[in-house]
Amino acid sequence: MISVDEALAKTLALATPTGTENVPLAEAAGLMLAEDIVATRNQPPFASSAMDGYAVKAVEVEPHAMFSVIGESAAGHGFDGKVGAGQAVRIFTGAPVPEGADRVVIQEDVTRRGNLITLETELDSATYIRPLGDDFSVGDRITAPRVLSAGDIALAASMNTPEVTVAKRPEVALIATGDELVMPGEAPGPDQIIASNSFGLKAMLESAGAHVRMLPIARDTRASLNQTFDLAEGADLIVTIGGASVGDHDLVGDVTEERGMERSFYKIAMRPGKPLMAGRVGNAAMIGLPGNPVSSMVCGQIFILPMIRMMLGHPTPLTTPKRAKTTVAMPANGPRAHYMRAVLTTDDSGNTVITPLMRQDSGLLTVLSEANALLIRPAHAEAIEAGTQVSYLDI
Ligand SMILES: Nc1nc2c(c(=O)[nH]1)N[C@H]1C(S)=C(S)[C@@H](COP(=O)(O)OP(=O)(O)OC[C@H]3O[C@@H](n4cnc5c(N)ncnc54)[C@H](O)[C@@H]3O)O[C@H]1N2
Ligand code: MOO
Repeated sequence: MISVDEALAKTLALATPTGTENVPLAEAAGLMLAEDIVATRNQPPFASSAMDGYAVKAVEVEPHAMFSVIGESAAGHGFDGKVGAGQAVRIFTGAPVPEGADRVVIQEDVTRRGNLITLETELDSATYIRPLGDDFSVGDRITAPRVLSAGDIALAASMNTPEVTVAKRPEVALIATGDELVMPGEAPGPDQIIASNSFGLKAMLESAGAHVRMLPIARDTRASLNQTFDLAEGADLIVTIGGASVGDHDLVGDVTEERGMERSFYKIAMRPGKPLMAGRVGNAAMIGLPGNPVSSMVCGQIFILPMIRMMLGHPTPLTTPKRAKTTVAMPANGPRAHYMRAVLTTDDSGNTVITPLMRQDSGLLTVLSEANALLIRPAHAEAIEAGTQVSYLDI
């Protein structure tokens, strides 16, 4: 058995970047930007009005000053002339400020009669003009790598970018194994249960940017496992679920070996997740997850998510654990690091505190669903009192 840290280093070493592709901007949200986006224009491309009002010369603005209105500047239709002394141009938000004007007086501060305006007694001092290039200028960049947020997409559009270069989404083939499994919605036999792990893992890995193919459930025979493996052709990462342990029907290790898997490791000092397996089969990385539902989800969180981030070129694929005080005393830990389902709350002083859930059996998805964190008890950790700082990961 190797430690969690050794296993993390080995799984990351199996993850190779997936390369890049161009995608339409409208489909790029959540993807990893691989090349900087460079502005080819200024925004705004002209000094523009921030308010609806009248564009005038700033030096002429004083209470009760009068101006004659000589034209109009609207968004998309600027005023062609020049504002002279004693003159004003009716202007609207987003419209180009006409030559000669350097201040917009908002319409609330103006009385208009025909083409004559008079300023009110109380005037604020703002100019209400957004200078040319106020938001960005030619050559400004949205830098890679980054996961494109909704805000990034809006900015890229404003920079006139119809298409962006992103990391290709890693192709993950998920293989659930076991004679006992049927898909949700099917009628299970008396000895059967519903396959849940592939659904949880698909949700988890797709939220990190992978494209997940859920392959048909492989039965506990070499032939069925081989057939399903054939369908994984072209995947960057093959993930098997179950059949990883030592029972007579746990065939994943044997079959992958027969298929030429270069094994990186098998078995880790972690609870849940002991029978984790990793290696490479052909061009694909391969992770063999334990079948227990919580074990497969926790191993997905700890090992596969960082691999996906690595494949996408994420600068920091590993998540740094956070720290919080535990609300309960905890006994000494054994030789396997324990990733405990836990709940984060806030204490009376407003600090985040963490409470491990009572039941930690790796078959209990209700407990996983209730948890919002994994409390990490290192291998051989000593007993601790309530109020001791512990490490945790958000889930
Ligand atoms: N003698 C030993 N027995 C076991 C050991 C051991 O060291 N010695 N390790 C235990 C640990 S720890 C784990 S974890 C499990 C892992 O076993 P497998 O990876 O072989 O998983 P299975 O036996 O196939 O399944 C375990 C459990 O999970 C259910 N399962 C499997 N796949 C799914 C799925 N896709 N969706 C929902 N549930 C699934 C399966 O029905 C079993 O109940 O081994 C221990 N045994
Ligand atoms: O490692 Mo198993 O994953 O403890 O249930």
